[in-house]
Amino acid sequence: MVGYSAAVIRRQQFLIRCLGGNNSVNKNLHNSSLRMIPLGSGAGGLTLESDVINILRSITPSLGPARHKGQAGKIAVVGGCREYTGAPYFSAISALKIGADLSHVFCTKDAAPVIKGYSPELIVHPILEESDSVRDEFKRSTLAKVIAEIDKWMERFDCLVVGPGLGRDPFLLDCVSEIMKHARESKVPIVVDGDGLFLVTNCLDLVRDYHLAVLTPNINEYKRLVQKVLNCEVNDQEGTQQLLSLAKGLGGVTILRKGESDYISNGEEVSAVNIFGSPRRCGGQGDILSGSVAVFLSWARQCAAEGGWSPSPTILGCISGSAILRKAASLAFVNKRRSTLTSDIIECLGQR
Ligand SMILES: NC(=O)C1=CN([C@@H]2O[C@H](COP(=O)(O)OP(=O)(O)OC[C@H]3O[C@@H](n4cnc5c(N)ncnc54)[C@H](OP(=O)(O)O)[C@@H]3O)[C@@H](O)[C@H]2O)[C@@H](O)CC1
Ligand SMILES: Nc1ncnc2c1ncn2[C@@H]1O[C@H](COP(=O)(O)OP(=O)(O)OP(=O)(O)O)[C@@H](O)[C@H]1O
Ligand SMILES: [Mg+2]
Repeated sequence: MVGYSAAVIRRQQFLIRCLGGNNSVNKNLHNSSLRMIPLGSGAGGLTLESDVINILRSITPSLGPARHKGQAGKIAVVGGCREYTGAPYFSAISALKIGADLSHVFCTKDAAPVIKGYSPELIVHPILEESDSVRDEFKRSTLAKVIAEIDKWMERFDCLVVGPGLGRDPFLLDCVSEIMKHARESKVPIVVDGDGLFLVTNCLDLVRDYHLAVLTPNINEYKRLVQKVLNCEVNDQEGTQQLLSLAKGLGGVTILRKGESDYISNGEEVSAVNIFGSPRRCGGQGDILSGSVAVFLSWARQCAAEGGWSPSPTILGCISGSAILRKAASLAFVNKRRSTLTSDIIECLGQR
């Protein structure tokens, strides 16, 4: 027990150093895979170099005979409709591959058999309905049924991923809004991606002031968020400051802006992960990222709970998720070059 506590303390001291909790500021930017950009400075200002892989290792729980199923994380993906079955599968299977114990998918009835067919590892709940499959007079009772179904599970989840392959059907999005409200009430972290961001951009209160929310916008999704929240256009010259303002404008929500480098902010600081990834831009890499962030965020929260210390688990989750995806993408590209697909990248998750 004493040895265990010492290990936890060592891990936390390491994380404090990585996240700039001491005064050692390293100005050497060359070869850095992670840059912490302090508040008030531009992207070229004072920076603290750190080793993202060590951060990742620090929050990853050990494997051992004393641990039981579920302790390494139970993740739920809310997504999957008639058009998109790949995205929720990529997100949910990535969570398992990273090391979560259980991965659920809550999707529409017609998407469920397809997603189950991709993998027997996933627990698939066909509970969502699109507008044209529910008559108006049954919408209220259907919504109540959907919420009752997911509420049976909600408190057991360590993190929800909302949006991969969700689609934009109005009734379905109404149901998902309610799911998000219930997740907030239960203090379950929420990673919002894809069409979940379409929903949130049109109803910012779903995430506003929720410190356990992470938004993972791609270039289009980021543009829409900036327009809605800051009432202006994306300005890459002021990229760091704009990201800070966006996260602050949403009350401290964590935002992971995806691109050539991934930029992460909770309104207080900005981190950039620029480990070399892959030049292949096949669809689905953002879905891997959402599932990965969910797992690392859960582990970072666990790590904080064990030591009673919390240096933004959402930021740690984003840094780790981004790093592992980019590393896997680069490994997959070495073998598959231009024919690299998202499933090839998933095969490389966790490899060195
Ligand atoms: N294998 C799979 O199953 C994969 C599925 N994926 C899933 O796809 C979904 C969309 O994600 P994405 O990345 O294509 O969104 P993005 O870049 O904003 O859009 C590009 C352009 O398309 C348009 N548009 C999109 N959706 C629309 C809609 N429902 N209805 C109408 N317009 C729509 C959009 O137009 P705009 O919104 O700008 O008007 C923009 O011009 C999301 O659920 C994601 O998870 C991906 O993860 C990849 C792998
Ligand atoms: N130009 C780039 N160079 C290197 N890596 C990139 C580049 N653009 C994106 N990425 C990486 O790919 C990941 C997914 O980003 P992308 O912008 O493709 O998301 P997305 O459009 O949501 O993907 P999806 O197709 O799953 O919806 C990011 O985390 C980032 O690390
Ligand atoms: Mg996406």
